[in-house]
Amino acid sequence: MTSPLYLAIDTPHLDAAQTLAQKVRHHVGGLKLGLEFFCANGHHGVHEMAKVGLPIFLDLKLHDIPNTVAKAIQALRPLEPAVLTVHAAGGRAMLEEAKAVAGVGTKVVAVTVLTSLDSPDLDDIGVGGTPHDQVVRLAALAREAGLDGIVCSGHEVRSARKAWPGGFFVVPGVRPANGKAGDQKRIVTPAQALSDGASILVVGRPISQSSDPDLAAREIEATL
Ligand SMILES: O=C(O)c1cc(=O)[nH]c(=O)n1[C@@H]1O[C@H](COP(=O)(O)O)[C@@H](O)[C@H]1O
Repeated sequence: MTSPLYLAIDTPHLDAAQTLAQKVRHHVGGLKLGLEFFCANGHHGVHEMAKVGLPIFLDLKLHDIPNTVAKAIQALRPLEPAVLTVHAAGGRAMLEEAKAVAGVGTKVVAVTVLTSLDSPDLDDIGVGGTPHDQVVRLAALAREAGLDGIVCSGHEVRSARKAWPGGFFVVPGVRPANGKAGDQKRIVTPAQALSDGASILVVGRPISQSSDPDLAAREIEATL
């Protein structure tokens, strides 16, 4: 069975990214390349990482007016990512445009409330209510706009899955039982996220910062 674990490769260095991916490739189901990697290495970097032979999740969290996001996604189409992120807060028209222009093989998923935010952070940006309420609201919007799924924390994935049984749920901010939270505020264990309905789990530092990344990936895999 394909592993639900996607490794977040957050480095600007292509050679370090390749070395890490080669170490863990038998124990993860895909590679997530984010802004740090893409800003430094662009299309070339993504092509190089695709040679590892795992699905590529391109996490660029696009958020702009509908026309700009649509043009950006058109420019990314040759990369044929398996998964691509946009921000749900970009609104209905932006989400619809994003899905309309993405390649058929690309799941477009909407980031709802970043896992680094909690209720006081939402107050700061003028969003009333809890992260849970906001995730449920944005998940409904993403579904109505025709997206494939959402990104949310393990705290909300159970409710989100219940409301959208066929959705694709990406859960980052997962930590092994005694793992360091770092800047993540809404964390759960990988096993909890999966049993609550996650489709894939995004794990970065617990694997990439380990002295033995392959062992760290295998240890997480063993808990699932
Ligand atoms: O879209 C994401 O992947 C994402 C959304 C979110 O709400 N929180 C979040 O942490 N992420 C990403 O998931 C990864 C988490 O990394 P670690 O905290 O090192 O496991 C990072 O690459 C983040 O960019």
